[in-house]
Amino acid sequence: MSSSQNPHPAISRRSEGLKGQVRVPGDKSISHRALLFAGLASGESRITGLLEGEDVLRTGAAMRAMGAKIRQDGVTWTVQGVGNGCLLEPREDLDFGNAGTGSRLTMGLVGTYDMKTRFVGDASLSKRPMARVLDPLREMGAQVLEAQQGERLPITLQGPRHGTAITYRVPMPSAQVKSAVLLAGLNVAGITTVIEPVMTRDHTEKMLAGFGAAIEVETDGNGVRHIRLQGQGRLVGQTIDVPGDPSSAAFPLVAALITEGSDVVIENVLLNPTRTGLILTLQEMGGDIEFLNIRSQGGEKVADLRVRSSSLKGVEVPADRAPSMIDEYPVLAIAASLAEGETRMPGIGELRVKESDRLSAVAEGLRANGVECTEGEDYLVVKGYPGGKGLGDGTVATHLDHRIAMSFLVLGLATEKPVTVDDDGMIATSFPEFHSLMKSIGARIQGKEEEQV
Ligand SMILES: O=C(O)C1=C[C@@H](OP(=O)(O)O)[C@@H](O)[C@H](O)C1
Ligand SMILES: C=C(OP(=O)(O)O)C(=O)O
Repeated sequence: MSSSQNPHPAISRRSEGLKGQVRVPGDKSISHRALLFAGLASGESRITGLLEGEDVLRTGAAMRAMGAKIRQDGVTWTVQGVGNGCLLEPREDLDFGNAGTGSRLTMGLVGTYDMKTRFVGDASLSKRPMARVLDPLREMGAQVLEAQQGERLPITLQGPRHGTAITYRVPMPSAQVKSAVLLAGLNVAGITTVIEPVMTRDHTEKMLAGFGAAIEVETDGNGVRHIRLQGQGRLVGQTIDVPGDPSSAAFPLVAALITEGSDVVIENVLLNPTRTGLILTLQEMGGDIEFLNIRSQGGEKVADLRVRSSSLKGVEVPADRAPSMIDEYPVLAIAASLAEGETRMPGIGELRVKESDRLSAVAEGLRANGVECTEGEDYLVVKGYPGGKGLGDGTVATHLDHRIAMSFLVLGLATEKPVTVDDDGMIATSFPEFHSLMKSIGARIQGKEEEQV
């Protein structure tokens, strides 16, 4: 297991002509939900394309601890669910490691069960705010028996005997909060309503409907979504083929755009419109991204992306696009560093409560490598250096954050001097194949200890 106690630095060097056809691992958001919903449903589910990253495996372990039978047979994961309403009290703490999604969705899932559940995580997860989930769960009847200062992990929840269905307006754009309330609603009588003023990724709504939940979504005249879920319904096991993760595809995608002479195809990428903000932004910057073989897979649009190196120009990213690319800002900042002119990214305060304070981590990493930028409370402005001249030679503090590590390893492919990250261990939480995939297209990225003098 990766941890800051045993950091593993890595270095990337200027590369040329990334070439090849690659497949990124399964979508992390869909993979968590696949294990959660399959573990809860009655009967058997079969999942292929599951992301076998640490975050998702911890969700699997939590569902096992609550009674689901989960087995891996080659590329297929088979899950025997417990049946809605029938989760068992776990005997041990549920350890979610680095995973915000796994921990927050599971808190929702168990929050209306008359049982005690203790949540723990690593140093990064233990700093992240959990009040956003605990507040609505308290309204539904959950008691918080233990929480650290500022409502942080470790947290012990005790659910009510009979929980209450609520109407909850999500105060910040967060698919995790929306999902936690809906999952809590699965185990209470009546209709739980989530009001979502700003649309976020809709995997929970879509997948719950696929598992047979009575859920409907209405968008009012102001674009506000009203999601209504009938509690205590039956969920039935499904077959799920998880498409490739656009948030992982972002790394070879930006790498190919900024590395001269590149031509890379990234296969099977999820193109759900709540996830495509980065691709749209890169296209606006002049990125040559072609959609090949557009098709539908399990109700989601997917395509292969052909990406060729491009001369990028700075843009202003509309603030209301943030939810559709929230995890992609660190790697967008890398593309911006190689673009002509400035790139402005307003409305990104949520980046401060991810695996690290990503706004600061990105700004510090850029400055350490010679890129000028301005960090505001909820915005970032990055100056571009086409050709990467004079950039690099810095070491980036990754703060237990996989996306910071991967983003800066991509930067080093196009800077004059190498870029070092202090620890690449956390990459395994979301993208265990990152190093081998990047090497296969010709990226000069390696662990510091493998470095040849
Ligand atoms: O619901 C999800 O699967 C996710 C929602 C987002 O978090 P927030 O809900 O905190 O924005 C995102 O950053 C995370 O990687 C995955
Ligand atoms: C924010 C992320 O994940 P999580 O919230 O699940 O830790 C991410 O993967 O970038």
